[in-house]
Amino acid sequence: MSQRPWNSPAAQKSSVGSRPGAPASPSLGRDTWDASAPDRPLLVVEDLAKSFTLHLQGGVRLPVVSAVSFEVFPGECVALGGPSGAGKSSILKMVYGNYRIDAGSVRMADEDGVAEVAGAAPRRMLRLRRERVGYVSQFLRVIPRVGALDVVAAPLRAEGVNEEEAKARAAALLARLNLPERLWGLPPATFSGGEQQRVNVARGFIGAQPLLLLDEPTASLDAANRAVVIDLIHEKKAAGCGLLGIFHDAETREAVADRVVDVARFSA
Ligand SMILES: Nc1ncnc2c1ncn2[C@@H]1O[C@H](COP(=O)(O)OP(=O)(O)OP(=O)(O)O)[C@@H](O)[C@H]1O
Repeated sequence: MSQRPWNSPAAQKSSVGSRPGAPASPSLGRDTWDASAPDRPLLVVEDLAKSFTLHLQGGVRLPVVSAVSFEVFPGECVALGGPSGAGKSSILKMVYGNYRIDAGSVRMADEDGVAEVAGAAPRRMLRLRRERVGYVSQFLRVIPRVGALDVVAAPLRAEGVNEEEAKARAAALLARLNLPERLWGLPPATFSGGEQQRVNVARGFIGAQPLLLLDEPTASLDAANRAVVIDLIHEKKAAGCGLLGIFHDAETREAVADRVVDVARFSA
């Protein structure tokens, strides 16, 4: 069998949707799924499908994925693998509620039990993002006139952390990611790609959500800062967080991923 780089034996500790050694059939039912139990998944993706309709191209329909099914458990990092265009980012965006889900289900542990992302009302989705699921997107969405330190501290303020502590924790994380202190008060719009990515990583990692989605969090980083992000991922895992990520860099993937879900299997 030919080996694709993202599918190498070292990287691909497993390409199945379920964690090896996980309970044979963790209950997926809304009523019986106890999301707080340690052997229960933080995220269950089941039969997910997505296609795009290109309205400016005469309504051409572009099927991307179908029947996507996998789980993420506490303390593990699951990588989405597959060639460019397979649908990895689209899956992350559906899990985060940025892309509409055409069919299937995305369930995550919630205070009330289990939350269904497909069809969730905007207010419910915003609460899930605040409390349950964080996201490091590929590119920073810059907010005009808001300085880097405040961009990073914002998720803590939303959690109710007081101003002083929020700023101190944001500063500590930016320092750890080697962002020069002279930049902390400036809006990141004019920052370099790697500087913006570090602000984005800090904003994503600072929160306490138990599930974290990572879209190429090290793509623009040098080796030293890549190593910091790898450490941050290990710390989240050790704290019982579940991570779902896309890592094009094979070294990073091998350093952090417990298993790889091959998205090419779900090509529509
Ligand atoms: N908003 C959109 N509108 C139309 N087509 C889209 C949209 N987002 C993604 N696509 C298409 O869906 C397919 C999957 O894209 P996606 O970005 O999910 O792939 P990927 O596996 O993450 O790729 P890469 O590894 O290159 O980032 C591509 O053909 C892309 O053109």
